[in-house]
Amino acid sequence: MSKRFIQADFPLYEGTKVPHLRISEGDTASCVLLPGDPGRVDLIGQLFDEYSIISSNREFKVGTGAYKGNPVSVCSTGIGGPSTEIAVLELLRLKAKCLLRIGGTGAIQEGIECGDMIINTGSVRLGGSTGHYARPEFPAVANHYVVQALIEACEELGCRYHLGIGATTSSFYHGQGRTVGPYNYSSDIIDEMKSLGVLNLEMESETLLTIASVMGAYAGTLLVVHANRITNQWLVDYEEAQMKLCQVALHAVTKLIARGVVQ
Ligand SMILES: O=P(O)(O)O[C@H]1O[C@H](CO)[C@@H](O)[C@H]1O
Ligand SMILES: O=c1cc[nH]c(=O)[nH]1
Repeated sequence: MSKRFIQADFPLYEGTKVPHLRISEGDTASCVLLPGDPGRVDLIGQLFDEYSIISSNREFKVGTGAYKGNPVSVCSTGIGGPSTEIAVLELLRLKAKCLLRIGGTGAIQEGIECGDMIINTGSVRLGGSTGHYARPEFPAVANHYVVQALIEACEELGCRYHLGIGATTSSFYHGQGRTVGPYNYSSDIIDEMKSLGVLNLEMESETLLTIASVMGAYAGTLLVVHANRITNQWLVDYEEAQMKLCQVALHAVTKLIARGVVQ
């Protein structure tokens, strides 16, 4: 049996394809939307003028096309820090300049309703994956141009939105204070974060914001509220909310391109 090898530090398939996303430089736009769920990569395509899925490998699905004449790509990250690190690093390797997470989240303040939008200006780094990139005191902060474009996009499209700090965890159940059994190891996470004024819990923003920041790229996070953990409500009919999320994100991207922040 023959054994073939390529270099292991950053292996490239067929000479040019990054190993997990399986795409090459030039396949994607410089602005990429990042949902966790691969299903959202298909869903958002309805809003584009032209759109095609160009790869699908593990949790990573990539679509690319044009929205109102602007080149935009979409790449799912999967759930959590480790797979998000892979997607972000491979996109940056392909010369992406602006990465915008479009995801779902659980709100932890009473006044935030399911279906509302949240723009996180920064994330509490509870997830763990970015400890490989920066010491714990390093802040995970969104780029201010991206935050401004998201605010304007929410206002122009008439969406209720909340602006502030979120927290990223590496666990959906116990790490977000859900009851999983007879013991409660970390059940005070909601009270602790709520008392600090943190708006919401989710699982990827910390990774995106920290890595983009240290690598010199622009990043931001737009989330739609899937659940409110204080009122104990989980939105079942979620597709309409996700479509709104995608519309707002694409509207923000057109602003960033028109302003020359990204091409
Ligand atoms: O809606 P997405 O982007 O998948 O994000 C949220 O949903 C997942 C948990 O259900 C986690 O990935 C969380 O961050
Ligand atoms: O409660 C929630 C809802 C969506 N995503 C999360 O990570 N948590």
